Amino acid sequence: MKVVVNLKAYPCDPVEVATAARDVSEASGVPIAVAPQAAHLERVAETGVETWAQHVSPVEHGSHTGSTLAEAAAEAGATGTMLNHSERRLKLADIDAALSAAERVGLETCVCANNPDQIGAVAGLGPDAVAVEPPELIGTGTPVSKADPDVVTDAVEAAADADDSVAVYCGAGISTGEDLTAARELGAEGVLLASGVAKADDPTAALEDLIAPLE
Ligand SMILES: O=C(CO)COP(=O)(O)O
Repeated sequence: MKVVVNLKAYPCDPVEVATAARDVSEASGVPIAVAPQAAHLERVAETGVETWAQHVSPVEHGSHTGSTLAEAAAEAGATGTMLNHSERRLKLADIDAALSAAERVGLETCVCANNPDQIGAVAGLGPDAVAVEPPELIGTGTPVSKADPDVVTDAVEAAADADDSVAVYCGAGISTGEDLTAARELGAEGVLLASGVAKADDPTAALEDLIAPLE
């Protein structure tokens, strides 16, 4: 199981979370990536943790003020990127162009979507992974893997129908080892989470609890 920790724009110390994720990942062998704000990519990557952008723009070098250029994210140390997060949604054509931008510089890609139908559509674009995250469960602490298990199994099926080489992750409300185990049993190969780690008093303890069933 892969773990992606999305720091969103939470007021946590990105280097503290990154260091905790690096240490827990190294000790357990569980792959854990941290996705900070674009401005924090370099500091996070310097810890040695697997570093992902939260988004890259569907553009090339040029007159695109305010963009997060895939080249800049990669130069800062990112090796992967999320795209189309529910809080940073894109049109299908822009997801396609952002995937091309990420592929141009070799970033691993995970396209988020709200439901299984959208998962089928974005899996067809050929990302490395897709992640189903029902927006109504994000930030609630109620795990998608328990509250809405059909969303995960239907997403796994929709992705396999479109392209069975695309990995399926799930997210929203995931915080404990039990939530992660439930996700795995539904066919997910990874989880995306945010508040359970970014808002934790002790990010190391939160991550250790999350991945305990995998050890
Ligand atoms: O949006 C999410 C991860 O990208 C999930 O957020 P929470 O873990 O806070 O529910």
